[in-house]
This record gives sequence, structure tokens and C-alpha cells, in this order.
Amino acid sequence: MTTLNLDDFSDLIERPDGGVRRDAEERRGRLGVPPGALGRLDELAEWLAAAQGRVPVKPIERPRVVLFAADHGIAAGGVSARPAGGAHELVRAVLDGTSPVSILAERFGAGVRVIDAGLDCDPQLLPEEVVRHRVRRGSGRIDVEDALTAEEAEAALRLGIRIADEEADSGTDLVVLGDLSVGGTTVAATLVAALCGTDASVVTGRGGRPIDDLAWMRKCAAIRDSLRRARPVLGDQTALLAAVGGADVAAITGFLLQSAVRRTPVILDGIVSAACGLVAQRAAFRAPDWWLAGQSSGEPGQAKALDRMALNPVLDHGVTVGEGTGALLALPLVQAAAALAAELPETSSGETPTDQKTD
Ligand SMILES: O=C(O)c1ccc[n+]([C@@H]2O[C@H](COP(=O)([O-])O)[C@@H](O)[C@H]2O)c1
Ligand SMILES: Cc1cc2nc[nH]c2cc1C
Repeated sequence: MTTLNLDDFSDLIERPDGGVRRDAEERRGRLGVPPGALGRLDELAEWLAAAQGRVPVKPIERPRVVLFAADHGIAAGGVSARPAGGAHELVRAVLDGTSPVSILAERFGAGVRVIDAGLDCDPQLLPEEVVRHRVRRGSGRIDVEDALTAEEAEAALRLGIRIADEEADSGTDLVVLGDLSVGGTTVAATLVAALCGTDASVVTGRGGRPIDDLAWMRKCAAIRDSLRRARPVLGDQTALLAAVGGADVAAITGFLLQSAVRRTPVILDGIVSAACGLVAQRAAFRAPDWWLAGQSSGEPGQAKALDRMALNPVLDHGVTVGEGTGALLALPLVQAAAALAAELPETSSGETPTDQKTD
């Protein structure tokens, strides 16, 4: 198999259709509802129309929650409030329908797909369709060793690419992206700091289950040490993902790049998907045009990454549970925006109803 060069994505990813966006804006001007009266819903609808290449925009019919799961070796360094190697329990709760994302996805009519990229558990504990994608069991402690070998990083990128193709081929018209892990926020913060050139303290947050001050200091030190290991490989995204990433983040990066190739719009969740977005943006600067930031989670590294990609979160609700929940919260708003843009009638003359003569 030939080696994967992420820079090739730069030519493969096109811009969403600017002409279509202008047509969508013009159509919006002909609707009876006054300009501005739908607030940011207009932006959402016009972004979606451009991604679809269609005016009027097509209502979202087949949204899908796609979650990548892994355990991170760095969790052994006491940087998470969850036990190292415990991410399979989060996956179990999603599959059992008892986690926030499952409850909301059911309510919103979105399917949920979980992909084990690198959990650290006996594969027998989870269904075959989840574990069959696993690239390796767990990952290295990124403060002292590589997370993955170069071959594993490439395999994880290819996994994400394959899943993006499967979703596009099966007619998914919007992806709600998320991650399930223990230790993932330390890895994501390291990637954000490395790519934004900031210090560990700027990106170190409290993670999933909030950590105490002592654990925060350990996390900050782990990110500082990992950053030293990241710097020499900053110019090579695959090497960077191998050094300080993990199978889930590499798969998400591949997924984001290939979804952009396939013109599938994606709603990003928290710091992990934002960090992967930054890596993908390095390879293909146009890729973020295909994404929407669902929610500001309050993790400092997420804000930094979104700012770099010029993405403005739809919601700001401080939801830090991950597993795609913040992204999923934005789905009804995107659906509302699309439904209004598609179904509100145009006025015949382009006048607003208040301008129309009544006699
Ligand atoms: O969305 C966020 O920004 C966010 C902030 C804190 C934690 N999380 C979730 O929490 C998990 C990892 O937390 P941690 O503290 O073990 O690094 C992983 O499943 C993340 O999706 C997510
Ligand atoms: C307005 C807008 C601009 C964007 N640029 C990238 N993603 C985007 C999403 C929206 C909604």
C-alpha cells in the first residue's frame, strides 16, 4: 500500500459552492420574513445550502452521530478523573442507551455509530461491529513515548477515511461528530498548543469529569512534556499524530478530511474534534469550510482551536460530557434553519408582507 500523504487532501477538497451561497442569500431576500428576523438561522441555512450545492436547501433527513473511541496511555499519569483504560464503560453506556448522547439522538431521530479506534479492553466486552475497527489496544504515554507507530497512525487515518466514505455512500446528509475516551483532552490540548504555538497552561482545562488542582498541575506538566516531543514533528501531520495523538484523534482527522472531500457537512463537538480539525486544516486549509462548531464547551484549548479555524460555536452551554453531545445540541437548530429556508414561501414581488398593498 502506498504511503498516505495528507497534503494531497489540499487539492481534493473544494470550497463549498460560493455561487450557491449567493443564490441562497438572494432567495432569503425574497422571503416574506424580514431580513435579519431569523438571526443566525440565516447563516446556518446558507452554509448548509452551499455545502449541499442546492437552493432551496434540502431539509436534513439522515443525520448521523459518529463517535470514535479510544483509551490514552497518558491517563496513567493521573490527568483524568476517570480510571485509565475505562473508556469502554462510556461506550457501553452509549450502546445501552443510558448516556446523554443516546437519549438526545433517539429524541432527534439520529442514528448513533460507535467506532473503537483504540480502546484498552478485552474486545469480547463489546459488539463486533464496534471493535472490528480497532487499530491497536490503548496508546503510548505521550509525555515519554509515541502514542502510535507511524504504521498505526496511518492505519487510523485510513480508518477515518473509510468511515467517512461509508457515511457519504449510505446517504448521511449531516454528521454529528464526537469522541469517547479517557485521557483524550490531554492529547487534544497538546495538539492545540503545538499547532497554535502556545504554552501548556493556556490550553489545560479540567477535562471530562472535572479534576482537582493537583491533577490539573499534573495535566499541565504532562502537556508541557508532550509539547517538547511534538515540536520536532510539527511539519508532518502523520508523524505528529503518531508522536502525541492517538488512534481516535488520527481517525477523526482522516474522517474530517475525507468528509470534506465527499462534501459531507460535519458538526464538531468539543476540544478533541476541534484539535483534529486543526491538524486537518494544516493539511488542507479549505477543510474547515465544511464544518460547523456545535458548542463552546468551556475547555480553553477548544476556544483557541476554533478561533484558529474561524469557527464560531452555535451554542455556548458549557457541556463537557463529550461523546458528541455538544454537537448534537446544535442539530435541531440546523434542522430548523434548513426547514425554514426550504419551506417559507417567496413573496411574488420580493416585497415584505408589510410593504404589500391591501386594497
Ligand atoms: O467537549 C469538550 O470540550 C470536552 C471537555 C472535557 C471532556 N470531554 C470528554 O471527556 C472525555 C475525556 O476526558 P479526560 O478528562 O479523560 O481527558 C472524552 O470523552 C471527551 O469527549 C469533552
Ligand atoms: C456562517 C458560517 C461560516 C462557516 N465557515 C466554516 N463553517 C461555517 C459555518 C457557518 C454557519
